[in-house]
Amino acid sequence: MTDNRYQHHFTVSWDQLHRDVRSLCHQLVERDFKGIVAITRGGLIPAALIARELDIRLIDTVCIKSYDEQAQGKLDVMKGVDHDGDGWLLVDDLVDTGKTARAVREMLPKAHFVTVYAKPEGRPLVDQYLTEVAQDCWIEFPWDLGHAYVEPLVNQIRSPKS
Ligand SMILES: O=P(O)(O)OC[C@H]1O[C@H](OP(=O)(O)OP(=O)(O)O)[C@H](O)[C@@H]1O
Ligand SMILES: Nc1nc2[nH]cnc2c(=O)[nH]1
Ligand SMILES: [Mg+2]
Repeated sequence: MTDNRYQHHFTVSWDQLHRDVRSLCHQLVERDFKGIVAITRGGLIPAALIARELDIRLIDTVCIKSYDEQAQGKLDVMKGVDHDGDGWLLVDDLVDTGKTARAVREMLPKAHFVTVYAKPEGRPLVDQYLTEVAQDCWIEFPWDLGHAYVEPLVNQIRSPKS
C-alpha cells in the first residue's frame, strides 16, 4: 500500500548501505559500549554491521512494529529490555515521524541512539545519524527489493504497454 505523504523514493543498495554504516561507525569507534540494542526488524542489519566494525558481541533487541509497507499503524511493542540503556548503543535503520524512536527512547532513556538515515521530524530524537532524507521521501531498502526486467526506453516511449 502507498501513502501520498511520500512523493519521492530514495533507493539504497546493499553496497550503499554498507558504506553508509561504515561511515557512521567512524563517528562511534572512539566510544565504548556494553552492547547493542537493535530495533527490529530494520535495525538488525545495521546493528550486525556495526557490531562487526566495533567488535561488539553482545546484541539485544527491542521488537517493535509500526508500519505495514507505507501505512503507519498503531505501535506494537512485542519485546523490550530490562535496563535503561546506560552504556548501550541503540540502533535503527531510520527515523521518520519519530513515533518509534519516541517509544524506544522512553524504554531506554540513557542509550546512545543512532540511525543510518533520518528525516527532519524524527531527527531531534536521535543522538547521531549519517544521512538526512527529505520528509516526503520513502527510503527503499535492499531487503525489500529484487531485480526486475526493464523495457528498453524506446519501447516505453513509442509503444507503452498500458
Ligand atoms: O519514525 P517512524 O515514523 O516511527 O518510522 C521509523 C520506523 O519505521 C520502520 O520500522 P517498521 O515499523 O516499518 O518495521 P520494520 O523495522 O520491521 O520494517 C523503520 O525501521 C523504523 O523503525
Ligand atoms: N522502508 C522504509 N520504512 C519506513 N518506515 C518509516 N519510514 C520509512 C521509509 O522511508 N522507508
Ligand atoms: Mg523498524
